[in-house]
Amino acid sequence: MSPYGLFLLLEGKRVLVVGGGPVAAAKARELHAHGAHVVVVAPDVVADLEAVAAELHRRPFVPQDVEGAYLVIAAAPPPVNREVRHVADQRAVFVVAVDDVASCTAYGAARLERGGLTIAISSSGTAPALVALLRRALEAVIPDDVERWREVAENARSSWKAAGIPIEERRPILLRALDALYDKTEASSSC
Ligand SMILES: C[C@@]1(CC(=O)O)c2cc3[nH]c(cc4nc(cc5[nH]c(cc(n2)[C@H]1CCC(=O)O)[C@@](C)(CC(=O)O)[C@@H]5CCC(=O)O)C(CC(=O)O)=C4CCC(=O)O)c(CCC(=O)O)c3CC(=O)O
Ligand SMILES: NC(=O)C1=CN([C@@H]2O[C@H](COP(=O)(O)OP(=O)(O)OC[C@H]3O[C@@H](n4cnc5c(N)ncnc54)[C@H](O)[C@@H]3O)[C@@H](O)[C@H]2O)C=CC1
Repeated sequence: MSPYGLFLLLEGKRVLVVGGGPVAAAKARELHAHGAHVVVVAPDVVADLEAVAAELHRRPFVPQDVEGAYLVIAAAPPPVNREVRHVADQRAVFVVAVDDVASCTAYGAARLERGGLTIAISSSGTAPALVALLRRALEAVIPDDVERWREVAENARSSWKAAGIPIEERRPILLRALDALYDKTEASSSC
């Protein structure tokens, strides 16, 4: 079954990271950068985790740690991850089990964020290295000024709503507005 793509708004949301090694740290950094309240539970933690953990518990995982978490990352040794997965399943919380694709109920995505847009890629755990390559390829083809595209589309949308433009008429109008962006740029740069 293919995964259902969603974009999580994590600001202020409790996310449990079990494990304190390099893999846990990489996930925790990303979660922190997206506003999550990151709770780390691990006997030993790498130094850079301290900066991103809102709570740091230097001890082994206990089932109660899952309480109140919206999402769990299991990044400890495999037997611990299995227990974490089991507890998360019991409490109906999504879990990214970094060492066991079959047991994930969510996958980390390769993300490209630019100009207020987010693009995310998954291979359902079959080919993370390919997913990373594709992300880099998209970085090369998505234009640096895509934020201007988004702004044009955002502004156009307000006028469509105000003017009651039917949804099916909006796309050609948007394409013309985006074209006009470059007409203006070219006209002004040739002056
Ligand atoms: C299931 C999943 C769970 C999760 O971690 O979320 C998972 C699992 C595993 N990854 C492994 C290895 C690697 N992972 C990467 C890279 C990324 N892995 C990510 C996600 C995911 N990895 C989820 C599925 C995503 C999907 O495919 O849909 C990305 C997209 C996002 C992120 O990490 O946040 C990030 C790219 C970010 C970017 O560049 O944009 C590279 C390549 C590299 O680093 O260049 C390698 C080495 C090459 C290789 O092994 O292929 C191993 C083997 C460990 C071992 O053998 O010891 C396992 C476990 C297993 O396969 O059993
Ligand atoms: N998804 C991915 O991209 C990748 C996943 N992995 C997998 O990720 C996992 C973690 O990798 P590393 O960070 O390199 O591991 P590591 O061995 O450096 O760290 C393990 C961490 O787990 C903690 N830990 C041990 N027992 C615990 C317990 N009972 N409760 C809570 N924490 C406990 C340790 O204190 C330590 O912080 C491994 O299973 C590895 O196979 C590895 C490479 C890539």
